[in-house]
Amino acid sequence: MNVSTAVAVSGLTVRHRRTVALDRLDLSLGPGVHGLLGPNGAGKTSLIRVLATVAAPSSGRVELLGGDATSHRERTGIRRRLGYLPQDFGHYPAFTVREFVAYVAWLKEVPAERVPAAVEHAVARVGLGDRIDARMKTLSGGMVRRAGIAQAIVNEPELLLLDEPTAGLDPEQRVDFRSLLRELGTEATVVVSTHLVEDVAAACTDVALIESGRLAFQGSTAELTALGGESPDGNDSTTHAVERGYTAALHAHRTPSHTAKGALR
Ligand SMILES: Nc1ncnc2c1ncn2[C@@H]1O[C@H](COP(=O)(O)OP(=O)(O)OP(=O)(O)O)[C@@H](O)[C@H]1O
Repeated sequence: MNVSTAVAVSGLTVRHRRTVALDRLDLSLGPGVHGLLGPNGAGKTSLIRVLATVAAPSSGRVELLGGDATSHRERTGIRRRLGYLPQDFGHYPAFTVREFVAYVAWLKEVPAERVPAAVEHAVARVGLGDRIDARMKTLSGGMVRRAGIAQAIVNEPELLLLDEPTAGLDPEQRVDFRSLLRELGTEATVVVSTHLVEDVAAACTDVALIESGRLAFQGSTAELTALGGESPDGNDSTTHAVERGYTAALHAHRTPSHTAKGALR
């Protein structure tokens, strides 16, 4: 595996009882911001949970940051270098934002002397500096999500996994968050599951599109956009262009005989 390949999965299968959520998936991801897209139930959360090492694959290989994530011994070291924002994350409502983020820093084994500054830096990066000593239970839903993003980046992870991070953020916060994502993507491999095409258009360098547990497209955001072709109605905003590319890639995946060359690499 190339040293800059943070994620290398092959033949990854995840079953939930009788449902096959991921079906022999092969995927490699290096530095940058990767938008993980797909229809409801495609398998995005199942994939992120395996990459976050909180769910075990039914079968297949999962290499993260050069280590074997299925090996108990190697998993501990991998977890220190990961950041993860689950779709729904638990927290103690009586904790302040500072205590919540510091608690995760401790779990991630950030050296004790570095924790206070790391917590303040992470909280400032998500724009919650003025609420750092507020209790979690007094925050709005969007602020709780931002605290969740702060805990995911407090250890300066080399692999950052964000499941629907922009859900519940107001438009101004979304814009700020996308700029933070672009910044994080220059230092780390960032995987963002989202339903918002604007997130992809504004912040993602690459896209992995999943459907029915299989990879339907992987490439740069520009390559996905190119699949959509010209706008039929002259509406050429970036968001619309990415939406057309998304639809074209799904269509090509559903009708393999029409698969555009290069749609799946
Ligand atoms: N705990 C579970 N028990 C049974 N089936 C599950 C479970 N979790 C997920 N599934 C099923 O696995 C498939 C993939 O689900 P997953 O949550 O990974 O998709 P997703 O792409 O994240 O969907 P969404 O966009 O709706 O969040 C779906 O068919 C879902 O119903």
